[in-house]
Amino acid sequence: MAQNPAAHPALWPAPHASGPVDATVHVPGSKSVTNRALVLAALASEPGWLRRPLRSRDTLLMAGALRTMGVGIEEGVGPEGTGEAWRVLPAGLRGPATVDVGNAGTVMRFLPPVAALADGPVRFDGDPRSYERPLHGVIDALRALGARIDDDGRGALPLTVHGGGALEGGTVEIDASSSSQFVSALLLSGPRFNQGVEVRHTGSSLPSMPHIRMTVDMLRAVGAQVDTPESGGEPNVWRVTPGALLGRDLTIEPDLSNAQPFLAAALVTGGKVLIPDWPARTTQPGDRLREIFTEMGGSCELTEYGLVFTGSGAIHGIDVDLGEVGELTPGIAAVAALADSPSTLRGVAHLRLHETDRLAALTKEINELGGDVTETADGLHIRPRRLHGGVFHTYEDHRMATAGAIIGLAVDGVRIENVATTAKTLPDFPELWTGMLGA
Ligand SMILES: O=C(O)C1=C[C@@H](OP(=O)(O)O)[C@@H](O)[C@H](O)C1
Ligand SMILES: C=C(OP(=O)(O)O)C(=O)O
Repeated sequence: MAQNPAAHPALWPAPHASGPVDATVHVPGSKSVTNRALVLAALASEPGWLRRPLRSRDTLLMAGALRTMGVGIEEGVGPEGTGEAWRVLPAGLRGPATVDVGNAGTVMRFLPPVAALADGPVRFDGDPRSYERPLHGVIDALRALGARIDDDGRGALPLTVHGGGALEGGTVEIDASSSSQFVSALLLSGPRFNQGVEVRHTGSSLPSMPHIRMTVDMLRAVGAQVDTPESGGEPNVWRVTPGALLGRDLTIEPDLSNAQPFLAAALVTGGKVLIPDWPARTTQPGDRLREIFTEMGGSCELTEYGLVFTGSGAIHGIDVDLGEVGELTPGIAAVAALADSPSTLRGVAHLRLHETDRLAALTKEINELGGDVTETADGLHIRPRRLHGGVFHTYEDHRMATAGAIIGLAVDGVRIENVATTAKTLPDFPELWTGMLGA
């Protein structure tokens, strides 16, 4: 939660909605899908295409890191013009290289296993917050699978992976209760390990299961053989067979978690928002918003044009376990603070180690606007109260910024500190938001 207020003097006046919104919002590509697609394309045995990739801080860091290890990622021309696509040209992975992970969980967790396959040392460093985010599951597992890693013994960044050009792989036990990304990281590179990989999760809980399903689905789509608990395997065990990966031509789905603030705008203002290209079937956790925001007072329809979400004018509180969809918590908390009854958000203790301590940050910032939020052991209890304007701090967390913008729709005088932090996954957020309100 540490921050230097002087570092971000700019305050963005969050626009107040003068009436119900009625807008179509084209949401850019999914961060989670783009960064998995980049890794899988880089590990493939032939070139591939990513169409409509997300271009944000997290995905540009991923692309930059793969390039420094020798992968070709070129701007391609697609049906919508230059810059619409990335052409990925896999190459022999090599060091020495230095990877800046920023504060991207996907980069800091998915790439050390890739670096273990490189020929030469790969140094990983990032934002100060990246030093605090859990990485022990990846580091310990890679060592057990045969990698040599130098770190300072805390199980965190910064570190150097001394890639040996190949990794033996095999069976490994990890505790992924602090991040599902440990499991995804090992599975994504698993087909390229000599023996593949068998990941056995031993912890008491496992967050963000849809993100693990996304990893498995995307691996299978490029030809990997993956056994999972759902396909008849043991609970909490995933197995990836060694083998070559295909180069694919993949169009990236819109980021449904980044659609959240726009759906919330329809809910909060009693308006209507259309999100084009909402997938009919997806592993993205944001798809759960259809159910969650319906319970909170809206209604939705998946049409041939996309998802149409309509607010009723009423906003209800909710009692919900968000363990599977933790990244939706800040936006749900913001809506809950404006509801007509209390809410309890459960199952998200691991959010304390996300971009910031999200439970502490949401509690502090909503309460400073006059709210009544308390932290529980694994979530938040939110009793709606009449809120007033003020500064909403973001702690370099993109989802804090969008949560503050949601509150600003209904509360006059909310000013967001460092709205530019939305660049982590949605650089166009301020323009999309004002465009939605002006439409
Ligand atoms: O694999 C992914 O793309 C993600 C997994 C989740 O991480 P945790 O399991 O660490 O919460 C999620 O919160 C994050 O935004 C993206
Ligand atoms: C937790 C998140 O990101 P990361 O990929 O950095 O873990 C998030 O986007 O909400």
